[in-house]
Amino acid sequence: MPTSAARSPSAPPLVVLRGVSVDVERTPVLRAVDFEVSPGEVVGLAGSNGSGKSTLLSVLATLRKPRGGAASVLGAELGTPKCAEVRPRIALLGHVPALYAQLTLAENLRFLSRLLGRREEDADAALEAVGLAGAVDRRAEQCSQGMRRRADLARALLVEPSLLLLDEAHTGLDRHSAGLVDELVGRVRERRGAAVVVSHERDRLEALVDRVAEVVGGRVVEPVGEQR
Ligand SMILES: Nc1ncnc2c1ncn2[C@@H]1O[C@H](COP(=O)(O)OP(=O)(O)OP(=O)(O)O)[C@@H](O)[C@H]1O
Repeated sequence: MPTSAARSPSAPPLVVLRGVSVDVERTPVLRAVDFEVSPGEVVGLAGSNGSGKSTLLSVLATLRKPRGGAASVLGAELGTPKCAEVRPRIALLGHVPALYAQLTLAENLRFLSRLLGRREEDADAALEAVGLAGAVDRRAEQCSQGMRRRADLARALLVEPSLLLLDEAHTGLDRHSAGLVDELVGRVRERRGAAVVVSHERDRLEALVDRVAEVVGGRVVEPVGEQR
């Protein structure tokens, strides 16, 4: 795993979950979860299918309110209006790229650029950075799955998130594109943001992150010596 000077004792954590429990459609999925992520830290999440990794990412993205416990993300307590303020600083790359199918890649990214108060040129530059300069006028629905995933990466580049959440982001990408994911994580780390990366590829995960936590039986289990 990379040796990072990730944890600074003085910097408050960007993510703090204490005894958090989460139900999905009234079924308990996460229970008594304690989890912290510090500025500059990249944390891997492993765990078997259905263990609750994506659910945990949706909580960190402030999209799901816990049933119990205390949770704050980028200083916003979950379930409060402050979440709306921090959401633009969070990028979640899920299983399905967040693109409007009938808009071109350029239109998708330029739309986001406007929402973020950025220039159209920034959208174009992000698409170029992920190798999609030649496909900007193609509708998202006409792109291959890997191209859509790349465009999703461009979205994350544009957001410049303080908290990057990747759900199986390497899946279906060629080697060059997979390298772009790692580069994106590196940028977030350099800016003293944080990233949480879900992957079933343990070797890849360990090469990318500072520590790997495991979701087991609805709880987050950290390696001995890593718990706080
Ligand atoms: N809409 C839903 N309604 C009911 N249960 C759901 C729903 N979505 C997810 N679940 C349940 O929540 C649990 C956690 O799902 P989640 O997608 O978080 O797992 P995961 O660890 O990300 O799995 P995978 O590795 O397969 O992606 C699973 O048991 C799943 O069946």
